[in-house]
Amino acid sequence: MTLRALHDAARRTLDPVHYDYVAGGAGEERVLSANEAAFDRYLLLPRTLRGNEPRDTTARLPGAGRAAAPVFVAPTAFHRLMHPDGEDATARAAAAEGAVLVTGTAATTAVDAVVAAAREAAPDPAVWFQLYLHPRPEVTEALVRRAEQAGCTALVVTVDSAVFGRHTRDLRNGFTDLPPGHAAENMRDLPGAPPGTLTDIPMSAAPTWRDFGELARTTTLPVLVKGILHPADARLAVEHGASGVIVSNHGGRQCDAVPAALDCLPAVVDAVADRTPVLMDGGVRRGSDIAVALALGATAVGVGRPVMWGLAAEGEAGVRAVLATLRDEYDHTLALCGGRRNADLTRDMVVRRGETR
Ligand SMILES: Cc1cc2nc3c(=O)[nH]c(=O)nc-3n(C[C@H](O)[C@H](O)[C@H](O)COP(=O)(O)O)c2cc1C
Ligand SMILES: CC(C)CC(=O)C(=O)O
Repeated sequence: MTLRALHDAARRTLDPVHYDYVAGGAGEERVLSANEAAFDRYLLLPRTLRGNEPRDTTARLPGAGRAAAPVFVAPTAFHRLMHPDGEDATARAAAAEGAVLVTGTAATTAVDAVVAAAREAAPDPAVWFQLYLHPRPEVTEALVRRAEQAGCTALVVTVDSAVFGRHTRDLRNGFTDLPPGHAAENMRDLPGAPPGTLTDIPMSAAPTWRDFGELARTTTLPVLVKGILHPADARLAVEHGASGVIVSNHGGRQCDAVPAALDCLPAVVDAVADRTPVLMDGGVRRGSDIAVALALGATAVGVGRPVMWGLAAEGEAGVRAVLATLRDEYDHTLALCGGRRNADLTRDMVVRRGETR
């Protein structure tokens, strides 16, 4: 199954309102389109006769040892809307494929159950926990403890969501509440946090880098920052103890007037200058997209929607198919570019469409 076929199957299977929730973006969906279009503007300029065996696509990521490929499952909310097996299926699939899974505050399965499911598929899976800085620090702290106790190996703080995104399709469809029986399970029993509606996951009351730094000090886990676009913020993240920076515009679901995530990557990589890994997500749909992002300096890329489509179409097997396809395509592209390791992809090996070196 190609990623495209899984997407088509998901569209046929899902309630159209739930399909729109995942497929859609903010505003006029300009950024949503731009994320994928950015990859079409870059082409690979292979090197040759460098030998291409044995190949090693593994990537060293914070709190993950070596991942099988430089690909992680980006945090996406409410997997049970896609398939009754929900995050359990995603977790088993990611662990079986050796990919980092980022689960999060908005999961419809509690984090301890997600980690337990991952452990059914692999002895030492890497599950990271994504959270927002909650207006009440005790809630943030309770979430962090919950993730630590569950066995998560890193935290991801999303910083692009000072307010909830205006998702045009959801507004049109009147999709504001989860269906009965579904809830953001990690918010259960937390002080002042009734789980339920899409919009009641409080994201902020103007948190600052100081709040981020305090969170990073209260845990021994590596803490990554997700949602960085400006190089100055990447530098601040490093200064405040971040163990990684994720360049992301939230899949075009927050501000609809920002650049494509890929276009923000090189300046962030330069600003960070090897002090911490730089990851990115948004618009990755094929193995050659991974190669382009790595050549521009990313250590790994996240995939959001493709995983949801695999889950909706085929449950655990569908998610495995997405991750295995991306890994195989990437490995093939790496070989065709004359590379044996991820680090063999360098910035001189990408050109803008219509240009050569
Ligand atoms: C349905 C959906 C739910 C999402 N939920 C979250 C979330 O809870 N936390 C978060 O940090 N990012 C969330 N994101 C953003 C993703 O982590 C990621 O940045 C984005 O999906 C990457 O783009 P892609 O879908 O083009 O791969 C969500 C994205 C989608 C599509
Ligand atoms: C419930 C939200 C926190 C999920 C989200 O980030 C999104 O839908 O983009």
